[in-house]
Amino acid sequence: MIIEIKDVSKVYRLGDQNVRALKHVNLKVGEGRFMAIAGSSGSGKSTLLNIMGCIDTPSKGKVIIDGRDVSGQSPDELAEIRARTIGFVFQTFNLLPVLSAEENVEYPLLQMPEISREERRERVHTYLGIVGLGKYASHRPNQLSGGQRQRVAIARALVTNSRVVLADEPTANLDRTTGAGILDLMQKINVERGTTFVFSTHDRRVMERADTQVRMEDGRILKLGLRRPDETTFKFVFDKSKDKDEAGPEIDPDA
Ligand SMILES: Nc1ncnc2c1ncn2[C@@H]1O[C@H](COP(=O)(O)OP(=O)(O)OP(=O)(O)O)[C@@H](O)[C@H]1O
Repeated sequence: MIIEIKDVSKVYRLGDQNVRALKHVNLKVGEGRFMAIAGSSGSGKSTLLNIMGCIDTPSKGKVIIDGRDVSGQSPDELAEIRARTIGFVFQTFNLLPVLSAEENVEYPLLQMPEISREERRERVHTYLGIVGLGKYASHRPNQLSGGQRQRVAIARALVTNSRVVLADEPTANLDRTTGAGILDLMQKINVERGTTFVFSTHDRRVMERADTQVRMEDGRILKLGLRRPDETTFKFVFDKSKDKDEAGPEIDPDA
């Protein structure tokens, strides 16, 4: 299991109000999954992804990354786990505007002193090639299209040899065809390299590309559907839409 979320709740304090963004969420993400998290605005998708990626911490419950309980780790230790295991892709690409495509991809490697300059160059070249941007290495983000920017972001997420990429609405700012191209690329990397992907989306067409669908509503997991590569429809192994109990059972897509 690359990520395990155990009975996680998250409460945000907003003025004098408590916002319960996640309520007793249980989820396991097996290595090699291509998982979509869907749900309406405010259902908790980004909060869940941020907690999975150790960008945010739960108010209650446990997060286990690659068998390691990350609760109570210091910010430095969390940064280390993130840097070596998890890559992020955001809806707004989040590239540094003054850096070229290759410098953006190289950036996370500069935090890893054990990686030589030679190896850095090699990896940047390899990953820009994988995302089909070898010829655009010296372009700055504002000289690239939205789809190309997202490809740079994907190369940056992978360059540290991340085992899991967490993508928060990666196609939301792209037109349909470009978004489909980004999904194709993520899927190809998933199949060929075994990288686990977890992405959130509002878009039904994007959801349909996953092998695991998680549907969220009001801070809870409502449904979990699975599909084998040879199947067209999802089999819902967990469906809480009829049962409104607070604490869901452990949801293990690989069980
Ligand atoms: N930093 C914060 N402070 C206060 N409330 C927050 C914070 N972040 C999220 N929330 C609240 O938590 C709930 C879940 O938000 P979240 O962003 O996870 O939803 P989402 O499903 O990703 O929504 P969207 O699809 O609009 O991005 C919402 O009610 C939101 O207003």
